[in-house]
Amino acid sequence: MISRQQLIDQIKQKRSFLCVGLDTDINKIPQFLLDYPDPVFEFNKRIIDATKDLCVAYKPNSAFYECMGVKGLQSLVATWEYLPKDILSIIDAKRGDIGNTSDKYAQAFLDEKSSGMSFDAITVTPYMGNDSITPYLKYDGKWIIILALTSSIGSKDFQYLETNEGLLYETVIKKANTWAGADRLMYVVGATKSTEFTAIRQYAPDNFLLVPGVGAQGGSLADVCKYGITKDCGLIVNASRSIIYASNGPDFAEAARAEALSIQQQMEAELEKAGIL
Ligand SMILES: O=c1ccn([C@@H]2O[C@H](COP(=O)(O)O)[C@@H](O)[C@H]2O)c(=O)[nH]1
Repeated sequence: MISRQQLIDQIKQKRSFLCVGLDTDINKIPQFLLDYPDPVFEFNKRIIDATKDLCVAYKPNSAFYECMGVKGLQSLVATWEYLPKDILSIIDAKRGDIGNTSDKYAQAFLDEKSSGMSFDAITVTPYMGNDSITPYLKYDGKWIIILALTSSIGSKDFQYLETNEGLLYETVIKKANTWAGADRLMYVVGATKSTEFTAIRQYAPDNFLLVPGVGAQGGSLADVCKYGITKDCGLIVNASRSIIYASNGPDFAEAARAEALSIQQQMEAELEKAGIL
C-alpha cells in the first residue's frame, strides 16, 4: 500500500510523476519473446526492470489481459507479483456496477487471497453512483480512481452536460468528494483536456489526478503542469504506447527506458519550476 505522503516523497526522490502504462498487446511485442512460456509477462518484466527508477506508478490496463482469457489473467497476476511493492500499482479496470457486484470486482483486483492480485489502486466509473463505489473503499489504504473528464473524443457526449451543480464532470467530483478524502480518492482527467484543469482544481485542490493522454494521444505535459500542478505535485501522468512500444526490436527495453527518461527529465523541470524540488 502506498499512502499519499509516500507517493509525494517518491515523486520528490525520483524527480518524476510518471506512470508507465502496461497496455501489453501480444501482437505488438518483439517476435523473439513469443518463444517464452509467458511472452506478455516477459515483456512486462523487462519494461519494469528498465523503467522502475524513473516512474512512480505502473498501470496495466485489464482489457489487454482479459482479452487473452485464462492466459491473460495469468500474465496479469505474474505482472502484479513482479511489480516493486514500493511503487504504486494501478489496475485500469474502469468498473462500475451495483454494490453486490462491485464487491466481486473489488475482490478480483484488490484481494490477494481471493484472486492472487492486490493492486494499490483501481479505476472505476462513477455512473452508477455511491453504492457502486463504496465496496472498494472497504479495502483499507487502497486508492479509488474515479473517471471524471476522460481524454476521449466522446467525453463531450455526457461529461460536459449541464447539471444543476455545474458540468456533469464537475458534479461527479463534487459528489465523490463526499464519499472519501484526498487520501483515498483520485480522479482521471485526460491530458487532452489541460485547460479544464484550472476548473477541476477548484473542486479537487488536494486530490491526485491520474492523467492519461500524453504521448500517443497528443496531450501536452507542459500544459497539464501549467494548469494542474499543486504544491504536492498532485499529478500522476501516464504514458503507455509511446514508452512500451518505443521500439519493437531486441532493444525494446532500452528504447522504453530512453523514452521514459526523456519524460522524467521534462517532469523534473516542471517540478523545479513549481518549487516542489
Ligand atoms: O480518459 C482516459 C482514461 C484512461 N485511458 C487509458 O490510459 C491509457 C493511455 O494509453 P496511451 O497509449 O498512452 O494513449 C490506456 O490504457 C487508456 O485506456 C485513457 O487513455 N484516457
